[in-house]
Amino acid sequence: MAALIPQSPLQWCLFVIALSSTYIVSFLFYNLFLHPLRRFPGPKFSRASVLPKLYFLSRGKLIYHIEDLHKHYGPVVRIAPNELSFTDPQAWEDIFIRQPPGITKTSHSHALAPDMAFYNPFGDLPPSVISSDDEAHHHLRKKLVPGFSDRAMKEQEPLIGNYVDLLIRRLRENSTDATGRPQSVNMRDWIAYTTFDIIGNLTFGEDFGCLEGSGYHPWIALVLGSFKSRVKIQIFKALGILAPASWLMRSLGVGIKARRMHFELVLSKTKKRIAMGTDRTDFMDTLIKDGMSIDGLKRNATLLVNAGSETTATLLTGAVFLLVTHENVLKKLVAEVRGRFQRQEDMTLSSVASLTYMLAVLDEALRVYPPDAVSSPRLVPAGGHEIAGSFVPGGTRVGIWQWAMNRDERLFLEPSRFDPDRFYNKGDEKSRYAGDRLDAVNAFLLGQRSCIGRNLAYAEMRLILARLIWEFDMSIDQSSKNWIENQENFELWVKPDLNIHLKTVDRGQ
Ligand code: HEM
Repeated sequence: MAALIPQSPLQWCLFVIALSSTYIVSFLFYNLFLHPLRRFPGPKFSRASVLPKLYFLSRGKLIYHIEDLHKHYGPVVRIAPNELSFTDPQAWEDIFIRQPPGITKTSHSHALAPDMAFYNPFGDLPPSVISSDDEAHHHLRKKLVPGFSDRAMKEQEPLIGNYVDLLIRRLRENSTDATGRPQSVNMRDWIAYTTFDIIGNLTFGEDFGCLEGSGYHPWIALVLGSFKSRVKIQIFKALGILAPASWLMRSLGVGIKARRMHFELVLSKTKKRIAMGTDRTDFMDTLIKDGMSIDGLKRNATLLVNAGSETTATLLTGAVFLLVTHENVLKKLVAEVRGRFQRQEDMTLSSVASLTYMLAVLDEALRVYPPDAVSSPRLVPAGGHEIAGSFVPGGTRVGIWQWAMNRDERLFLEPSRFDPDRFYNKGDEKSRYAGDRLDAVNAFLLGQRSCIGRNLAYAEMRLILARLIWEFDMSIDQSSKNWIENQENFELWVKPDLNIHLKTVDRGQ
């Protein structure tokens, strides 16, 4: 027996190597041949280990990889040992509507809910609405609803209109240089300045001064610049090395300055908002009335700004790109907008809602370039659940990757073609897109945890796009002609500059 015990350091090394190899081989063998998901299709490496998924995630290419997997394996794919992805539209209903009791959101580190618990040198914060458990979510969501009601939106209308006016003024000023020669403007930034200022005001009672100062507020630059590191955090978590990585970064003082700036700014803005009292129809009003702690307010305010600004800005930037690269679509939209309104003053949140072709443009842009292109995974409860005709065992992570669903050839004719007629001619049996499964597109998700800001997002997108089309003839600068191709996606898109030429429409006034 004693002979079996390693006697020297070399023997100990060999012993540890043999033990770990046996563990790894048994783990891979179990995942491939004994795991409850063994009958679901998928590539061998993904069925055996989570490493391929993490590799593509770390390179910003995971959404394209999952699209390829569905092309090859069909509407249900095992994308990791314990995870299934679906591109059957029925899965929306089964995962998000017809939920079995006990189904839960699995990840709190989703891009829309930056996981501030990681490496927070200034103390942990309570969860926000998006990351709270179901019970807390129900209560929080109810408190947020009044800030998103029709009545609130009516009261928010003049405020939103003022920011759109300022955007148009700034674009006019910047579309020519000091000598009056035309120059391109970076629409990615101008649109983001507008949406951050609007949501900043509706959250904190004051904007970030982006449009006023023609630049990003440092806090927004930090928020936008940190999403790649948030994905790295997820990778560390999945590899089980989050704690040591976090400890190392904290010991080395990495990121302390940026984090301190973030926390101090949120704290001072939240305090200012509280001091304004509770008769504003904004997002925070009922939370303050309800006596929420300052930490809860800080956490939810940060979420609201992130979730409400970047998403809308992404969709609008994508829509502008798609329009200027699809001449016929742009022409039809110009005809609709300029034909409907003679005076700019007549363009309001409610009047632009009647632009039906524009609505189809936005819906098609949401399909082709979804701001939240990834999945919002759920964990199947013990006892399992039937999803899109397959029985899925309890404990499985399930999700719908919007990018893969929206680009599936089984669901859409020429899925990568941008053509708003898909939505505009909805219900017309003679349309070439009559066979399209439009119910597969759910950019705002479905069910109890779907986007609370959907109506506000549509209202903002409609007003901003209608005003842009009414005011300017837009064309693409050659430097941006491949803007959408192979963009990296780290749960949020890494959007390059979008350089656009703007010519003010001459109305002879
Ligand atoms: C085109 C624009 C937008 C898109 C595509 C979008 C998409 C989404 C999606 C997919 C979710 C679910 C995320 C998840 O649970 O994993 C979500 C949640 C959420 N969104 Fe939006 N969103 C948009 C605009 C807005 C706006 C303008 C606001 C206003 C502040 C907003 C506030 C929220 C909030 C608070 C949640 C969490 C809801 C909850 O957990 O109950 N979103 N959004």
